[in-house]
Amino acid sequence: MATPKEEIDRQHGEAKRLLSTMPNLGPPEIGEISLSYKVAPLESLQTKAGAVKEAWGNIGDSNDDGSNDDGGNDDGSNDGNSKEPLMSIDEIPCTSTRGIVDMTKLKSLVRAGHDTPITKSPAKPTMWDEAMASKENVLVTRRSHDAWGIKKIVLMFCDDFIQTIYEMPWWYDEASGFKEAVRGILETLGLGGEGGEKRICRMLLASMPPDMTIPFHHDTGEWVNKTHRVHVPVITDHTKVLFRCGGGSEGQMKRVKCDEGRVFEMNNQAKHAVSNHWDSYRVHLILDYVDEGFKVNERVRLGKGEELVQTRRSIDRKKDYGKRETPSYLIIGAQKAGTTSMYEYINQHPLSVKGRRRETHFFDWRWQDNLKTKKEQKEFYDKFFFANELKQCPSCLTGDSTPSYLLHSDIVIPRVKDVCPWVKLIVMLRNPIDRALSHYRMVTSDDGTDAQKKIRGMAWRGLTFEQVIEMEMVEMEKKGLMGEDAGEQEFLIMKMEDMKAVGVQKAVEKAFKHLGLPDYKVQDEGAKNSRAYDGMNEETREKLKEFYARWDEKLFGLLGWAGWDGDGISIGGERL
Ligand SMILES: Nc1ncnc2c1ncn2[C@@H]1O[C@H](COP(=O)(O)OS(=O)(=O)O)[C@@H](OP(=O)(O)O)[C@H]1O
Repeated sequence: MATPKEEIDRQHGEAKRLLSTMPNLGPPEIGEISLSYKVAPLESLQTKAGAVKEAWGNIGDSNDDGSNDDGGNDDGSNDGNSKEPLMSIDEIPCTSTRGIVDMTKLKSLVRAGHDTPITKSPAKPTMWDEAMASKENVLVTRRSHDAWGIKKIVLMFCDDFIQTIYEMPWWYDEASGFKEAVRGILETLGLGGEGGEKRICRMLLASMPPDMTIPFHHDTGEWVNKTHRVHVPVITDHTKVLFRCGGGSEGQMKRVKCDEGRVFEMNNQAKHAVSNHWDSYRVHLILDYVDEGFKVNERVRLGKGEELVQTRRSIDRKKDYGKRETPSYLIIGAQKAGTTSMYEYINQHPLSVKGRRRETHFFDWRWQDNLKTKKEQKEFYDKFFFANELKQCPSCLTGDSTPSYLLHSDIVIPRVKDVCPWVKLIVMLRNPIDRALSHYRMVTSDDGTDAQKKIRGMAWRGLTFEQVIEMEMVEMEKKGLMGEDAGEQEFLIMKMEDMKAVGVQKAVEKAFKHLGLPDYKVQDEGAKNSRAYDGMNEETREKLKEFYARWDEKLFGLLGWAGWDGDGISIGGERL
């Protein structure tokens, strides 16, 4: 199998060949490419005609009035009969010429230094030099990409979720000349004036070295299907630079004529690649903008000399390093109430990072009495997380999920308040009758390692469920089932039954909101840590029902719940 370098060399050679054989045409002028064509990477749809239909629905076949006659059901649903897809991959619009604009001003603004090899210090610093950008503008670094030697001048940038749009001094300070130089481009795109400019979330100039290929790929990240991607060749030779875009595989890409001043939009969910066989650096302006009405949380003007650091998942201001403490959240229980699932679901979010271990038990059986100060305790606790790495990614969070904390909440909560008062708590609850059986089945099960069995406890092994509950009811009666008010700590309390009733996605969205994470669609909704086992007899169920009744009543009164059935009613009576 070819190494990545060999594969890039292959594509570079192939591109050179295609430069003389592939038609070099400007994309059709079909106007703005609707974001509805960007619902998924084209690659993921190309093998399944049905999936194309599902994703693109009736877009390609709608009548002028927006209705369609495809024989779909009246309620808009589709009965899944084997109808042909309404659009094939080739028909999905991937490139569009939006206009041709004079590049004279922009070209003269950025020409100086665009073609100085990155390894050489320029005779006179220019806007392409990091030294100049880090003094006069904002340096945006992405370690993995910067190694390719592509130079950039960044005017606007945003995070992957388009929560914050950063404006750079060379953009908002009109004296830099950029606003004036790109005016024609923005007007062509319908982005002129203040309202239009506010829809732009990324704008940069990129200078690509000669004899280089960016292999075919599609863009990924939450921003992709929320934005229109525009390229404008500024300094180039369209006969020597091969830019291809379209479809879901290498062979489906079509050549885009990249002549200077052609403002073209591309569907960056489609495969695209570029090879520079020119003997000079190639400069493109690259711009992403959102549809009208898209809500952005904030636009922030960054000061001269600031630095933005980008990783695959995050974008952070260097001056915010260390701003977020670890961990940000604790899932404190209850045992067997879906805590593993909740932890795994949260960690599917691109801005969430798993700890070194899921159940730290730091606040219960790993508690270190010998550590006398909060600082010492925190330093010890941080060893369970990627605390140092996360200092440089304050937009990302991490957490601890130790379900036994709830059982020992009288000891745990004061410790939590002392060591990390900022953490947000998540409590998963479950009908105590079903929870009890699940717990019993786990403890008495033969699966797992010896160490796991030891941690689960040996006391119930060899006893029937009925014998165990008799013992436990006496204990619970003595201890009581509800602890003290935890005071100011921020709680999210959910019942596991809701994950079934309203669906995992809705339940997890509640957790994302609680943690201040932007919405995200979880990819894997499967139940974790589940076990198949026989149920309990009716008599035992009735006995437990009676035992728990007064505690249930107290809990429901406190949380505004009607019962244990999944009804989607969250704490305070709010519906999920
Ligand atoms: N999404 C979803 N829907 C329904 N049920 C779910 C879901 N996720 C987890 N579960 C059930 O939760 C039980 C495991 O809970 P925990 O992970 O908290 O267990 S543990 O305390 O960490 O051992 C375990 O219950 P049992 O199978 O009855 O043992 C899981 O099946």
